[in-house]
Amino acid sequence: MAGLRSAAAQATSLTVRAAPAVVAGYLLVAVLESAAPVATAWLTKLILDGLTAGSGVPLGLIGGLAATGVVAGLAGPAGGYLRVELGRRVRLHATDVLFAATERFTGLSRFENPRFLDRLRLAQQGVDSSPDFVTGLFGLGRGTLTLIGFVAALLVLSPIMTGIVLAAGVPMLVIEILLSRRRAAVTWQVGPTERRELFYRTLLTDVDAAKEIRLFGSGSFLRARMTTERKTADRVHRRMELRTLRAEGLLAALTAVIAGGGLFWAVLAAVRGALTVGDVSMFVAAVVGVQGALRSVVSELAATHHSLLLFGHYRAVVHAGPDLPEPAHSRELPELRQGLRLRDVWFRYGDDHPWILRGVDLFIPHGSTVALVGLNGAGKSTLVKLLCRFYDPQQGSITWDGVDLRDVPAGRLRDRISAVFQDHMNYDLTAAENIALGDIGSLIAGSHRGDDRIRGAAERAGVHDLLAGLPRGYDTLLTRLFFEGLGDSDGAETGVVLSGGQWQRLALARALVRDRRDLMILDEPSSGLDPQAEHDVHERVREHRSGATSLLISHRLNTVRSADLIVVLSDGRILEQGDHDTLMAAGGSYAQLFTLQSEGYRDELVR
Ligand SMILES: Nc1ncnc2c1ncn2[C@@H]1O[C@H](COP(=O)(O)OP(=O)(O)OP(=O)(O)O)[C@@H](O)[C@H]1O
Repeated sequence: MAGLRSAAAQATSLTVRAAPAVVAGYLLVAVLESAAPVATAWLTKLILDGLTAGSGVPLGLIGGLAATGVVAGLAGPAGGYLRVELGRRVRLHATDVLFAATERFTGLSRFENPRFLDRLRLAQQGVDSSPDFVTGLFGLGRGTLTLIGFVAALLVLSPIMTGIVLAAGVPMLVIEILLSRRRAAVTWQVGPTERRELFYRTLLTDVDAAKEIRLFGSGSFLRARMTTERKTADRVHRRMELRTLRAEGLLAALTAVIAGGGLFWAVLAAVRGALTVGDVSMFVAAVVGVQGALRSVVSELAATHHSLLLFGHYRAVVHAGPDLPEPAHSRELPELRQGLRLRDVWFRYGDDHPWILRGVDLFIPHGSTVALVGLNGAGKSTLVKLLCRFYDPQQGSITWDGVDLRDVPAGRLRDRISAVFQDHMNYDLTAAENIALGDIGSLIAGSHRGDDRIRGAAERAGVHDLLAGLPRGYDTLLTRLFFEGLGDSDGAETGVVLSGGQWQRLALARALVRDRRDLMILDEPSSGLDPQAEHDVHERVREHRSGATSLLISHRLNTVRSADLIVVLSDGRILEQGDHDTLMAAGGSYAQLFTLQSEGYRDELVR
């Protein structure tokens, strides 16, 4: 209950902060809308009584009735508009807050946790429902005002009937709250199913997946999976809706019996002369009004309760603590002078996962190029992720000139690193933006766009000539998913698609635009390049990084032979290390691999 109360307080303050003027306007309209039906019923009674008593009807009453009709007629559409506008503004604000919160998760583990991903999806639904909470509150207020008006009228005519009608509201309230609780549980229960359905749905329209799906003819299999997930979710929703239908049907029958009984009593009383015609009209309006207002109050309460339960997921994400422990006393990170040291580093992705790194001891000296080699799954990319502090090791430590990475805020560490990841991103943006994203703080967000730096990075990555030759040069959109401006007939309207190797060079340019970072990580930066291009790119990067620290991962051993130190990782352990000549002389696993590759067996062995 305390949780619901604080969720209510937060949803209210979120809404009021997002759109104070719209909230005020909506409040005014809600008051007018709630007063109108009661005023109409009273004015009608007074007019009818005046007519039947033969005492005439004052013009003011007729004018009042007409004015009430006009107000009621206008309040509906105005309230509808304000409700939608409020939704728009609150959603915009809350979505921004939600995504800012997800950006604060500096590690990767939350995004690999299915429970968290379910919660994130419901949090987005919570964003959608946060304005519903406040408009629901207004609806509640409006319904309560109408209810009070009609209850007062009914009390004058029949206190017993008032008691009976109100008492019928109690089971209605209990049932609706139970149903809303159950609905929230169902939403959580079908979360994983609906997320899987979304996965298949996205896959079936994804351009990258389209090739394989068509070639392998796997579309109908994936479609069947999508349909099965949908049917499973629909079954759960259907059960819930049938349960709702049964409960609400029962409530409707109860309401009808009470209203019918009341009407019977009122007509008998009128025949006896105990009630006037105006009284009967007022009585009918009051019973219908009380029941309607009660139903609307109860269903607004239930809807508000449901949206608060959903909003709870939004709050859970927004207030989730850091995924990586934050240093109690964060330390500055000095410019790298000595080097990075891994001391007895053990790491696994979860308690129920196998160890991926098993007691790694390694020193990456400042100013050197260290190459990491090893078979698939040896743990090379995992080691890179630890150096970037996407995860912390379970045992051992990684230090930067003696400072433990756990004592440094992740953002501060990453400011000093640049990287090309093995699974780098290809952004559906322009060529310039694809490169500038590597140092967005000083490029696009800065006062100048840094064209020279972008071009310099592209030149070093060997992609400048290609980009300069595109229909709109660096401003060409590198996707065919969106239109470029208004488009014309020179073939540039939907952008350009690059090849795998070209994208890889662009990823390298993105890493290189982060000028002179202390550590450059290159995880398979040239696997898609042709041999000449690969050689040229490595030469240029070596020249540019000379005197700086680089960590290079590659399966093509000819690209690592000039590294100052070559480290062979096998099954999470360091097998051997040294420079190329030392390792060749030792005749160990590196020498065997190198010899095999130079003999032309590379493809079978490495990939
Ligand atoms: N996010 C993850 N969650 C769980 N296991 C993972 C995750 N990422 C990698 N692994 C596992 O860790 C092991 C090492 O993977 P890693 O990517 O570090 O190897 P690698 O040496 O870079 O291999 P490759 O040469 O194929 O790129 C693999 O067995 C992989 O299944």
